[in-house]
Amino acid sequence: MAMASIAKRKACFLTRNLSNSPSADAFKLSYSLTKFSRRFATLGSEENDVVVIGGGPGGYVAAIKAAQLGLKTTCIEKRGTLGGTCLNVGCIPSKALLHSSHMFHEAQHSFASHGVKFSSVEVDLPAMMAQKDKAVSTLTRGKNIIIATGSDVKSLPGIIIDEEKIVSSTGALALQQIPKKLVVIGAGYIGLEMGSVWARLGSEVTVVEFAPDIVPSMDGEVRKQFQRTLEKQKMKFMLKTKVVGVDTSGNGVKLTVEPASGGDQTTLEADVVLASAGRTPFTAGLGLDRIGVETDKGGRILVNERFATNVSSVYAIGDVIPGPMLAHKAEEDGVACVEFIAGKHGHVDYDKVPGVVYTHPEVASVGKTEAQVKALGVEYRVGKFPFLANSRAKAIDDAEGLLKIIAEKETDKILGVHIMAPNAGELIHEAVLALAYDATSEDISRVCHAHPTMSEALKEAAMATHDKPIHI
Ligand SMILES: Cc1cc2nc3c(=O)[nH]c(=O)nc-3n(C[C@H](O)[C@H](O)[C@H](O)COP(=O)(O)OP(=O)(O)OC[C@H]3O[C@@H](n4cnc5c(N)ncnc54)[C@H](O)[C@@H]3O)c2cc1C
Ligand SMILES: NC(=O)c1ccc[n+]([C@@H]2O[C@H](COP(=O)([O-])OP(=O)(O)OC[C@H]3O[C@@H](n4cnc5c(N)ncnc54)[C@H](O)[C@@H]3O)[C@@H](O)[C@H]2O)c1
Repeated sequence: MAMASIAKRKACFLTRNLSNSPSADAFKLSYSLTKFSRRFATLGSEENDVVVIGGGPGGYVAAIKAAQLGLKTTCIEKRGTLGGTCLNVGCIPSKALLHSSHMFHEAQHSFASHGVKFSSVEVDLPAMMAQKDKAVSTLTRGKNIIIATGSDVKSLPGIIIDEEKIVSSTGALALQQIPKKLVVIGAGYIGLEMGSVWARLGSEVTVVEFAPDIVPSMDGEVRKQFQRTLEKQKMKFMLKTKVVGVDTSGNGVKLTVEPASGGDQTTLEADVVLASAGRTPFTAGLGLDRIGVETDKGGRILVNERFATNVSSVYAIGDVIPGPMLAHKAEEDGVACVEFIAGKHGHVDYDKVPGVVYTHPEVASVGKTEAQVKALGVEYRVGKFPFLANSRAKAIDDAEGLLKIIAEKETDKILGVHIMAPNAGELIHEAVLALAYDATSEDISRVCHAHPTMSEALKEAAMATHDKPIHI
């Protein structure tokens, strides 16, 4: 193992690929860190103010921020590269494949209507995979203790992931052939994003979901439209259904499923099964029980508002603690945690963390759903605007979706925004800012929005919330 110290002050990043031989130069340095001055040292030769375990979005951001705050910091990562799940086998490779498969789908189904014609379009899967790998490798080059060890795929009883016939998201990002039939277990973020990739490339995709709805955390009205849209894209859904048996003895996989509440069983055949029924915190090998760090029933490390565990000087951030399992939330945790350690004030409001499903169209949200507001007994108003009435969406012939705002009736304060649109993941940030500054729907409707843009839909929905929209 080798070690580099990178700092405005001093941050060391130790990376080691445990799956390979631990050779002396199994050291790699991550991207933006190279802009800091470098100094090489050996582990243990110096004392640190902060040691971060895990170099994912939570860990490496915490380490950079700690160094910026003048704390002598070491970040230890067991992989050969920094970036964690997100960069190596999560956000980045999945978005690369979503983009490539979307281009293929557009070339097949949309370009002609814009006057762009091809005689034939084919998938070159190895080239597509190489492009994804390039996206990942371009980004991965590049004693207070903070535990930032992330999460791992949740295991399902009787289902053994071999990453060939039964794959986790990691295997689904690296399939060597397009499966004819793909069964996805779990209609959450991973199931819908990876299901979309392979459906676009020609797989017959069936999603088996235990709950009555897809993405149970999504606003009900948006979710209904979203499901219809995915069905139009040929994804099939079996809701309120559970997998009770798996047989991998033949060429493919046979799955026995039955209604979630019990009843008649049916068999589904698949070439590949994607297990995407959630992720669990990863703390194996840390010896948390030996030092007495408290966890909840699901194994998540319990922390207070300063990200401190019950053990003095031990902190935890990211997927390994309760809260949304998202890369940007892990980054915010990391920054706030080291701000506290440095004697400053940090803050993350989990109610204002945006979530985005990167399908086409994308679905993005921030704040509360209508069902959550109702359950709180708060009186509210809803304003909606369909993208069919938005001139930019019509101009690009990509107008499926809606924008929905929920505001408190008495104060007009915005409580939640839910968007289904081609670029919802970008549009949502105006809404995030509005929530962060306690804006009202009238505030948004009085802000000038450029024309023609998709963002005008937010202004129109805001008008619809407290008054009337102009263009519908
Ligand atoms: C397929 C997929 C797609 C995703 N897409 C998105 C997305 O688009 N947007 C989004 O916001 N989120 C996405 N996520 C979720 C996102 O990846 C996680 O929320 C994020 O990576 C969590 O960051 P983290 O730093 O807490 O943990 P991780 O990124 O999991 O990093 C933890 C690191 O700790 C290391 N580690 C573990 N134990 C030890 C140890 N004992 N010693 C040293 N190192 C250790 C691990 O090797 C790992 O590198 C996706 C996840 C998956 C699986
Ligand atoms: N775009 C993104 O931000 C993005 C993308 C991928 C992953 N992620 C993160 O990764 C995490 C894991 O993703 P995920 O899709 O695995 O989990 P998820 O929690 O998003 O969805 C899991 C789904 O599986 C269902 N389920 C649970 N047990 C089941 C069973 N036995 N049979 C059938 N269905 C079952 C749940 O009801 C749920 O709908 C998520 O928390 C998400 O935050 C985020």
